[in-house]
Amino acid sequence: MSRVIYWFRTDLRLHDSPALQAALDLKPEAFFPLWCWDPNYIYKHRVGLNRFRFLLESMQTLSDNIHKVNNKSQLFVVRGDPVLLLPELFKRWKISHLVFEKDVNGYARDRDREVIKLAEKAGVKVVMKNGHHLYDIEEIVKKNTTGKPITSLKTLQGIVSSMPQPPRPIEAPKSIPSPVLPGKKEAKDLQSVLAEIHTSLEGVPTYHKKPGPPKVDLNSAELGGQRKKDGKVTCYETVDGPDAPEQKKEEHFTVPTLGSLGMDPKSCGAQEKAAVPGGENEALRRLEEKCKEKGYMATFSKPKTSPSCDATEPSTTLLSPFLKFGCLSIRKIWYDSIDAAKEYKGGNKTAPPENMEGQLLFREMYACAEFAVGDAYQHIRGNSISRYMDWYLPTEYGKDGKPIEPRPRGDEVSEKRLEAFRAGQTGFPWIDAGIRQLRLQGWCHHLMRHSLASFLTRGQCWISWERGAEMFEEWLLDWDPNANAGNWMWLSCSAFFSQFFRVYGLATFPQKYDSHGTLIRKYCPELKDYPDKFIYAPHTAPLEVQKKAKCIIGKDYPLPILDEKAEKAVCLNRMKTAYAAKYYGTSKEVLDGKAEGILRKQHGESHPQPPKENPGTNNKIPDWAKAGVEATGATGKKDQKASASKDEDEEEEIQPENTDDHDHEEEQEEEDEKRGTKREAEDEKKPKSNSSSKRGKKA
Ligand SMILES: Cc1cc2nc3c(=O)[nH]c(=O)nc-3n(C[C@H](O)[C@H](O)[C@H](O)COP(=O)(O)OP(=O)(O)OC[C@H]3O[C@@H](n4cnc5c(N)ncnc54)[C@H](O)[C@@H]3O)c2cc1C
Repeated sequence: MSRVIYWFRTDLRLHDSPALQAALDLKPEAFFPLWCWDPNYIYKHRVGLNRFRFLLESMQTLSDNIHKVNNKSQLFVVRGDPVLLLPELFKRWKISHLVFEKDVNGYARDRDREVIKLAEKAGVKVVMKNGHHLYDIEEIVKKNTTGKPITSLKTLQGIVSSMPQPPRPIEAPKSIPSPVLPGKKEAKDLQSVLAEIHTSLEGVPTYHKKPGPPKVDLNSAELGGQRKKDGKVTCYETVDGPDAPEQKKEEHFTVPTLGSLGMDPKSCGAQEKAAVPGGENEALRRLEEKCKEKGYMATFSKPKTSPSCDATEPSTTLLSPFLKFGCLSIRKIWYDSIDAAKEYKGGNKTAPPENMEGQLLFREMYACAEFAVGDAYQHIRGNSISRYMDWYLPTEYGKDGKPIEPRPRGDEVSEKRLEAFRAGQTGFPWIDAGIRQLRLQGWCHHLMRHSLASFLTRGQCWISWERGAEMFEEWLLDWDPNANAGNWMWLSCSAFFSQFFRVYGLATFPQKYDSHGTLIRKYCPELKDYPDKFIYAPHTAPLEVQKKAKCIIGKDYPLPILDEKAEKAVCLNRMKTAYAAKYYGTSKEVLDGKAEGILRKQHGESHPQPPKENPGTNNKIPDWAKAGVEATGATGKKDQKASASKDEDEEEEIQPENTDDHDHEEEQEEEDEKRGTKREAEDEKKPKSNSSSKRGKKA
């Protein structure tokens, strides 16, 4: 007879869970649905309030759903490091099997290896089933014969075409056995179960008896003061809770509260209510709603979805946080969207990479790349797929070869730019609205993420993508170790994508989707009364317009922190040098610390010059900002013409998902480089026409 711990992690659902099904197939006499509230997640990862809230809501929904199937059960939340706690539970509950969903990426990889060893030592059988991905990531990586990590959808598609199709989703279980302690009979109700299990854990050491040094202090200014000033993390005081004053003393194994994490939405300016509520029920509701619109699924084309959207009315599915925490099964979204598209009778059906299948395959691709590269994937040094650029504010390493945390301050100009970016105070409304939306809602559209990442790295600031990835790690509801670092590498042209000569315009790109600037009016309310003409570049508005809009640029809203075009030109030059040098995170010159000096010497660019005038002290518009008045602030017909002629070198709208040109094979790179140079040369020669508006139509 088996006695099973089912260890829930990023699979917070009952529907279509192969691992859960495998556990139930063991026909257990005792079944413990367990969640280890892992302090590593709290102290060593950058998790902001919104993601914690989403997670807690998802855990609560799961607990309620388990309880609906078996009223003597729920999700049993134990507080502590799984590596310390699980062996204790194996002993006390006489466990025969530990079952969980396979996770080969990021932090889970090492933790699970350790847990498996401990289980084997304790004589507990481990059952692991794939379920977080469509395919077994480890198997794809083994089948890859290119000798390099997979960085293109084509390579991935080639490999999976010879693998069996992912099985169709299965239903949620109709029954779940109760947790029964060794030598005991099934308890009469949940209260008795909770009391018995509580007693069984007497004397189990809490996390606080073996604390690790916190790596990430969520109270630090750098992390935006996410905790209340006096906020203490109380959820580790006992192994099984309760841990918050509002909970009753006898309430054990409950889902922790935000308060017990020392967090309070009010104290850090977060929204009182989550913009995206978590949990399996919400995930299934959202998916069903999207799939009802058969035309939406059949003709889904990512580049055509608008980045100017809110989490309350997303132009894409907004299912990523649910996939991240496994509230939604990947096979469910895969097959439901395919089925919906099949039933659509209209034309213009889309295909990968731009359609929904393509989007979900990107998720697989990043997981394969991360697994092949290993821990170095989160950084540049030691990362075999990330090109090396001489970015500002790179990760610094100590003598032990590990990243220094917190990072020592870098050069002042870049630090100021990073601070302005973080605060949503760059003076570029599209960027600021995106950052503020992310901080408030925990989500923004993919192409908004493109704009943010491109601006911070190769577009203008030349700041390492590692810094951007860290911020997203804190803010995103859907943060995922594979997709986040992978997309930052993509957008900074460090891996996956190499068309560095294409840069997003900070006003021209968003104008194509929304000339009214809806998102800006919402997230930068100080600019809400600006006319459409100036909404994306308010610093270009004449003073009378600024006064009328009750927002003086340089006083009520910052002047741009940099000169968009001048910086873009400098960055392009640097990119060319870095691409020609062909250094990767594993190159000798990078590992021995010489690459930065070599590149700086070659491209001859000194540090980006800050504007001479001091933005924020008066309304003196610097000359470089004036020069862009018509070019960036224009939306009217007459002005558009001016824009076209002045902005001829803009190559802002890119749709990497559409190009699928991202394998970093040598020939491919060389070809790209040639195309890059050729394209720029053509741009210089081209007669001044309205080609940018044509590009707009294409987008
Ligand atoms: C700089 C940057 C960082 C990002 N960080 C993350 C991250 O940490 N976690 C994350 O899930 N996505 C990340 N993305 C990818 C993408 O922006 C989100 O997956 C997408 O916006 C989620 O919204 P959606 O569910 O409405 O997407 P939809 O367009 O509806 O797509 C459906 C699903 O496909 C997957 N998907 C779509 N695009 C991508 C992609 N480019 N990479 C990986 N998966 C994709 C997601 O699971 C998504 O839920 C990042 C993108 C950028 C540019």
